[in-house]
Amino acid sequence: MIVTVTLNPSLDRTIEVDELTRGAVIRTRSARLDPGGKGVNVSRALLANRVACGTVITAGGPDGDRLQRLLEAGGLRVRAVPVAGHTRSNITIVEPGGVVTKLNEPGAALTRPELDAVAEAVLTEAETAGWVVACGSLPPGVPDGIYAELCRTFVPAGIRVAVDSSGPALPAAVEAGPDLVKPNREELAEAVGRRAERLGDVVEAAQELRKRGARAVLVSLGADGAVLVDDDGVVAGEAPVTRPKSTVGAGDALLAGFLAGGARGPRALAEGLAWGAAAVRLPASRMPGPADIRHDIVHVYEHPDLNRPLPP
Ligand SMILES: Nc1ncnc2c1ncn2[C@@H]1O[C@H](COP(=O)(O)OP(=O)(O)O)[C@@H](O)[C@H]1O
Ligand SMILES: O=P(O)(O)OC[C@H]1O[C@](O)(COP(=O)(O)O)[C@@H](O)[C@@H]1O
Repeated sequence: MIVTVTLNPSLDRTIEVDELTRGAVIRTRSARLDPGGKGVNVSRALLANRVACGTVITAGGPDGDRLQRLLEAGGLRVRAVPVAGHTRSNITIVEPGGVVTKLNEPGAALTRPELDAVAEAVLTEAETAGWVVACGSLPPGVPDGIYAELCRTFVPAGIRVAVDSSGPALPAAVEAGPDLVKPNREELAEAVGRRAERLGDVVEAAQELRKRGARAVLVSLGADGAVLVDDDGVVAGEAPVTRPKSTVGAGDALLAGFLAGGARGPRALAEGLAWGAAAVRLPASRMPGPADIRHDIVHVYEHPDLNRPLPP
């Protein structure tokens, strides 16, 4: 069983337009509402593939109720912690070819008692869990060390912890010894203070995070695939998509597939890449099920070319 935690979930509204022009009135093509937030998406992807999972979210105001109802209607096991602030809405504007502009709200501030209630909910859910997966940005008022606190609670108890976050929360969590972190290229650059220009730079930066405390580092590289650096070494791979529809939630699908695939080595990376590519072929933040996932497009390299340049 995999338990995800999302402190800053959202209602994700995805709007399709022919072209995004600043300052203009734009008639949209279509709109769609999905439950959102990184941990929420990881759980949705796991559920779609019949992997046992549960999800802990904060929920506040009418949008919090709506989010909870949407998730429960989808069949997800949800533990919603009531909070005083209102659950946020994030807007994604998708142009043809899958070009995405995202407007992510900061989210409602959380108080210490509300954070304690979340920790309590995770502890209860995690009784039968193999993994606790903490994902997403931190809402205002939440200390940067909150994911580190989760690591210190669960890792010594033998429950593995994965963290997918951005900003100062990521390096803080790394120091607390998570089993896995999943930065994208920008998050990795922010965590180590330098940009990767070649695949080798990504590997070096991932090794640095391992030295600081993370057991395994899965770096997502958008259309360039992903790199895994773990106890077994370095593996890279990609799964090309010719007509991307929406990349929203692709990182979450990658992480879900990686965990479902055993969370270690080339097999898990291949599974993650297949799920990530499938998410990109689907509209909005729809999570892929078995009918969407193709393993035949995945290439995994156990001796990747570390000199391979990455796009600027
Ligand atoms: N244009 C694309 N074509 C193929 N796969 C993609 C594309 N964009 C993303 N992916 C897949 O989704 C994963 C996550 O994407 P990325 O943008 O790096 O993460 P995040 O959504 O966390 O920023 C990638 O590792 C890759 O497997
Ligand atoms: O917590 P953050 O960083 O604001 O991100 C939240 C947003 O990210 C998503 O989880 C999508 O994530 P990815 O595109 O990075 O995989 C959306 O559902 C949500 O609106």
